[in-house]
This record gives sequence, structure tokens and C-alpha cells, in this order.
Amino acid sequence: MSSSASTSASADEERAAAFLQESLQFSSHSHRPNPARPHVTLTFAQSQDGKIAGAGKAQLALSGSESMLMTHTLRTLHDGIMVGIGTVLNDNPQLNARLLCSPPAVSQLPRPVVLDSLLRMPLDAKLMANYAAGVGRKPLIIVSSQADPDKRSHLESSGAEVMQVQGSAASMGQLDWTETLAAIRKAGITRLMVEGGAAVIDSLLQQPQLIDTLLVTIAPITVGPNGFGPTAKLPGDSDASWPAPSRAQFGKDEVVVWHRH
Ligand SMILES: NC(=O)c1ccc[n+]([C@@H]2O[C@H](COP(=O)([O-])OP(=O)(O)OC[C@H]3O[C@@H](n4cnc5c(N)ncnc54)[C@H](O)[C@@H]3O)[C@@H](O)[C@H]2O)c1
Ligand SMILES: Nc1nc(=O)c(N)c(NC[C@H](O)[C@H](O)[C@H](O)COP(=O)(O)O)[nH]1
Repeated sequence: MSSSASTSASADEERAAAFLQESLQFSSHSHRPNPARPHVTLTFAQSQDGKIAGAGKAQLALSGSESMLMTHTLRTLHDGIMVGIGTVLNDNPQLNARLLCSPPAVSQLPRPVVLDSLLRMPLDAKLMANYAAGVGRKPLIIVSSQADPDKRSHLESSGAEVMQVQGSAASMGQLDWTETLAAIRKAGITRLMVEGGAAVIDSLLQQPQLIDTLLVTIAPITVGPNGFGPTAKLPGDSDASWPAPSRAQFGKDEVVVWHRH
């Protein structure tokens, strides 16, 4: 990177950090974490027609460089980062902060958490490889009682921690959020960033009382009806269950934050 490019990247990072500090005000509650569950930040990037991926779940670059830096800055403000197993299988994410000019030490990265009812986590997922190579934190995989015990042993001996919670009564494929969040808090995570995918976003938005912060990056792109996204809609202006949002422009993208103080 040239020096002028890196100067503007670090200015973008500083602006993202200041915006997140003002919108989330984490420093004020960092001293008294809730003993029952982590602070939950649900976040994702969508097109203006509500899609988070292309046809057939194809990964889409929705965020521009400025809002992507904001997302990586947001990751560093959390000590846990969750995706559903659908996102691991589709995107093979790393969930780290590699885009920042000075990425934090491994111990300061958020710990990856995967919601994986049936334990489909691949042994060679990047989250596993990064931990083995000492460049990522130990993945925490949350499973139901239906997870295969042999696969569990293999993943544990490859470095993952596997925790079992109940499936929700509504659908055995989905873990119960209250129990899952309690288990994650018990594992020491106090601020959890939930990055998706669509099924996770939809099921968590059905329990808005469990979401402390909802942060959505909206890219000025129309994906069209073949795109893939959650069915839930973002809170409307007159929705009494959410506070009024704050909004900021990051490059071409709008970032909207609903934060419960
Ligand atoms: N644009 C973005 O910000 C963004 C972020 C993440 C993922 N994505 C995209 O989302 C897609 C993957 O989404 P998806 O819906 O297929 O998978 P997902 O990541 O939402 O994972 C769903 C799986 O999680 C497990 N699960 C366990 N408990 C659950 C619960 N309570 N609620 C929901 N799921 C639970 C189930 O096995 C379920 O099949 C990919 O296309 C990916 O690129 C986009
Ligand atoms: N903020 C954001 N903007 C996007 O345009 C986009 N496609 C995602 N997608 C999020 C999804 O969870 C991906 O799987 C991870 O972003 C991949 O994770 P890494 O980059 O490897 O850390 N997120």
C-alpha cells in the first residue's frame, strides 16, 4: 500500500472507531457485563432490496472499502463473533480483523462461535486452520443433542471446543437462543457480534429483546429477486420495539444503527 493510501485507510479506521464508540458506547458498560448473556450486536450488509448474497447464496461484495473497514473495526470491539454453519459452509470465513492497518494480537481478536446444530463443521475450515496455525482463536461450536459423537471427537482433537445446548421447540434444526447465549456467556464471552447468515438473522430478529444493537450496512445496489436474504424486514420508523436509529455514510454505503442504551 502507498503511504497516501495507508494514511487515508488509517483516517477511515479512526472515523469508524469514533462512529462506533459514539453509537455503541461500549466503554460505559464494559465494567459491568451482564452475567446472564453477552451484549448482542446483530450485524450484516445488505443491498437496498434486502439481499445479503446473490443467486444460489453466491458471496457478494456489498460493502465498499470504507464500510468493510468499519465492520472489521466493529469485530475488534467484541470478544465473540458468531455465524451459522450455513455461512461457514458457503463462505469459509476467517472472522478476523485482517483489513485493519494494525490488526490486534490474536488474543485480542473475537473468538469465533459457530451455530451448528448437526455438527457439519469441516475439519479443514479456515477457522480451524487459523487456530492450528496460531493466527486465530479457538473456535467454539454450539451443537444440539443430534450432533454425531465421532465427529465431535475429531473436531475436539483438531482444536475446537464443542458445547451442546437444546434445540428450540419450534424447530429442532435451530438452537434455543436463550440457552445458547447463556452458554456463550458461561464460556467467558461478554460482547457477541452475530454476522449472519440469513437463517440466523431471521431467527434472532424474531426475539428483538435479545438484541442490544442492530447495525446494518446498506449498499446502493439492487440484487433482484434471485438474490438471497433474510425474510425479516428491518425495523420501521414507527416500530415501538426499537429506538430511533442513527445513520452515517461510509463511502457509498449507509450504516444504520439501532442501539438500546
Ligand atoms: N452480507 C452479509 O453480511 C452476510 C453475512 C453472513 C452470511 N451471509 C450469507 O448468508 C448465506 C448463508 O446463510 P444461511 O441462511 O444459508 O446460513 P446461516 O449462516 O444462517 O446458518 C444456518 C444454520 O445455522 C444453524 N442454526 C442453529 N441454530 C440456529 C438458530 N437458532 N437460527 C438459525 N440457524 C441456526 C442451522 O444448522 C442452520 O441450518 C451465505 O450466502 C453467506 O454469504 C451474508
Ligand atoms: N460486511 C459485509 N459486507 C459484505 O459485502 C459481505 N459480503 C459480508 N459478508 C459477511 C459474511 O459473514 C462473510 O462470510 C464474511 O465476511 C467472510 O468473513 P471474512 O471476510 O473471511 O472474515 N459482510
